[in-house]
Amino acid sequence: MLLYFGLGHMNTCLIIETNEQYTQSLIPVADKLLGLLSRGLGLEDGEVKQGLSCDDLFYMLKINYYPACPCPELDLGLGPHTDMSSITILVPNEVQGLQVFKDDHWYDVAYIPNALIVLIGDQIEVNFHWIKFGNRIHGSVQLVLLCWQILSNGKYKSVYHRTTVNKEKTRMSWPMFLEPPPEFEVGPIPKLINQDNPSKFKTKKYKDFVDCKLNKLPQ
Ligand SMILES: O=C(O)CCC(=O)C(=O)O
Ligand SMILES: [Fe+2]
Repeated sequence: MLLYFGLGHMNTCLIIETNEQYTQSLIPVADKLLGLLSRGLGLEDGEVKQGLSCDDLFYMLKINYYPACPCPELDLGLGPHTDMSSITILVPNEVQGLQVFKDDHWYDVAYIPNALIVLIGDQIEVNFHWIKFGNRIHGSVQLVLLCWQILSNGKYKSVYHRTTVNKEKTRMSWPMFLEPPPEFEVGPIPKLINQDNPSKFKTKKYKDFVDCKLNKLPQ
């Protein structure tokens, strides 16, 4: 399901058509990545996707617009945060701005045309992949931020990230957030739980997870 919000005065029909094509292109990419992430947990390819509601995932596109800022050292585009989505697939423009936090440092995520950047929380140092996708998706696509703590029972960690602003140039980014439906129960994948690795997270509806996060309540 593809959701639209905040389109304002833009050419809605064209945006909807383009985004639908874009979403269709992302589905096989997301499937492939979810499969690889599943394997990383020692599971079958489809098991992570199953834990995220299989084919009912919501695709939510957001367009970020960061105008040039005369004092970039005094401001941020987006403050430090983790995304609530299961995965976020992000297309930036060529203006530098996305940063991820690791070992007390903010690192720039470089823009590479026609590349996917896959960042996976606590394995970031060893799993920093630059994947060329040739003509499959045009432009640069970055896959960032996996809110995997719950599903993987803490093995994968969400990436803490922020965006900076540029003195001369406008920056834009088009993140697509892949989220389970609100009523879907998300919890650690049962196969990952055993006596040595007890469940670290409660299983709860995705909408309740969002509610706790937005209201800064314990999960
Ligand atoms: O603009 C970016 O590169 C990142 C945007 C982002 O983190 C978000 O919209 O949640
Ligand atoms: Fe984000």
